[in-house]
Amino acid sequence: MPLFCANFAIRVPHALIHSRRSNFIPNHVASSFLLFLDSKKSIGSSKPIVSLSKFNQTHLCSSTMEDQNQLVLTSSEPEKYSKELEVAVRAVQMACLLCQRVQDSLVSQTNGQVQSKDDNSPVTIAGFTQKMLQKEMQQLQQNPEIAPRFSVFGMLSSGQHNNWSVQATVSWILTEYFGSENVSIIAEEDVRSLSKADSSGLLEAVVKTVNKCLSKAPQFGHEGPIKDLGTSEVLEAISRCNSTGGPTGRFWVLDPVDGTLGFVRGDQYAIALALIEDGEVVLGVLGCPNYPMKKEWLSYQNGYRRIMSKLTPPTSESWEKGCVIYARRGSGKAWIQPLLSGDKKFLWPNSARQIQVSSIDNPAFATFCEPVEKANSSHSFTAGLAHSVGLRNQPLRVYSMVKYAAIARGHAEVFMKFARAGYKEKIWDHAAGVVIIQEAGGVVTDAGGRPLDFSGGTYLEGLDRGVIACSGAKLHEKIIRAVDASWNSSSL
Ligand SMILES: Nc1ncnc2c1ncn2[C@@H]1O[C@H](COP(=O)(O)O)[C@@H](OP(=O)(O)O)[C@H]1O
Ligand SMILES: [Mg+2]
Repeated sequence: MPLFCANFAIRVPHALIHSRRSNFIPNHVASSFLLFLDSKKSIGSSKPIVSLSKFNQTHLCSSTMEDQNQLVLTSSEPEKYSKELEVAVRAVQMACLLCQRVQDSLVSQTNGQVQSKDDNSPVTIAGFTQKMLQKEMQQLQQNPEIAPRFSVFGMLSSGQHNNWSVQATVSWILTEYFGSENVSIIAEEDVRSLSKADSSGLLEAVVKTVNKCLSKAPQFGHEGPIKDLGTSEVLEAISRCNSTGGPTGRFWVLDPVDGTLGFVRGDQYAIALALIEDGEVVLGVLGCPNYPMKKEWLSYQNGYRRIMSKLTPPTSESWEKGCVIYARRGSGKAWIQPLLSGDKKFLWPNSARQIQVSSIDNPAFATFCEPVEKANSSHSFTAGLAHSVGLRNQPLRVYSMVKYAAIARGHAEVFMKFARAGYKEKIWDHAAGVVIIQEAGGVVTDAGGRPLDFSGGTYLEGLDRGVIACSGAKLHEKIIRAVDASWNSSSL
């Protein structure tokens, strides 16, 4: 199902768009083409096909699945944000490819073990907690030259290098298509430490990774840069992500790698990109490169899941691990695409299928998911809630916004997060997931039953206790009531 191109006005032969190789046309090329049509007032017609006054409503886009190599010009009102969505999905697809490469090399290098610097004793990556990670990451960011306490420097700098590379790549693509004056991004990574002269090794690695990723752009329907980006261009792309968000205007929200701990452990992580306009999330895209082929595998240990996916060939109903899911506010639809593999070309909408939340509303059959790290959400509080509402299944503990993806796909029914008092949830950890679940038919609120507020800058201001996402209203109500009943006796 194409997301736009509902009414076709005229088909344009590919050859006419000779200035771009891709089937995905940035604004400035679309505009010159439309001007060309207008000036000719032609192709067999005495009237202009597209008037300048209609230009803003006019849309060049890739076509249906059967007709993907042609461009279609529509003169009807395009669906709002459809172009933004398509660009965002392509950018996230590319970012997934980048992350997969980095994670694969990380996993093969570390082989699940790292050495402690203190006494050379082995420390498993699985034993490396969120707290340790944050401390080491902070140190690495503040002074990349100081060797961290654990010889996980390679692992951490790979994680950090990957975050910056994704941020630069996505920022560059958005800017290329919408123009720097139209792109404002709020994102997790800060450019300051990377631009320090003494982190030049890391910076060089980031520049290399970004260029390697952008060299694949034509495969994804993008042109890519004419020549490799230099250091200053990469730093500029990262530093462009300096929006502070807020209640008005339009800005993108990017978490280049959500679930960094999952990423460095070779486990689940997500690339999350959303667009916010006047405080409301209008579209969301989640790249989940390790989302397993079968839903049962979500609960498997990572190493075992890797073996299983190598042994099990994909069927006509499934594809190999990994997916990108997305939704546009108000469409009532959410979609899933496989990741692009091998040398295939990305042809929008890349075999997208619609997804929906689960119809299970009996808690006895429902599954709830929560963060792996109990430092991020109280496992004991959610265990009490689960018991009181009658959720009998074991909790599904998964890193990152892959939990939002699991609800939207109907692979779990509830997601709960209750962080310690004083922790402020950041908008990039939720924005994309919230709109996707809502459009897939689910409900997401805080524990007071109010919608999450994305208009307050970096944080979800005014969040009442925690985040509750459910496949349906019945389960949601039950959980909200259970939170009220047990909150005062909790230690949160
Ligand atoms: N003490 C804490 N409490 C709650 N959330 C935290 C936290 N410390 C970090 N986080 C957030 O939890 C996210 C990971 O989510 P999860 O625990 O569901 O995997 C992190 O995203 P990043 O990994 O992008 O930094 C981070 O933003
Ligand atoms: Mg995050």
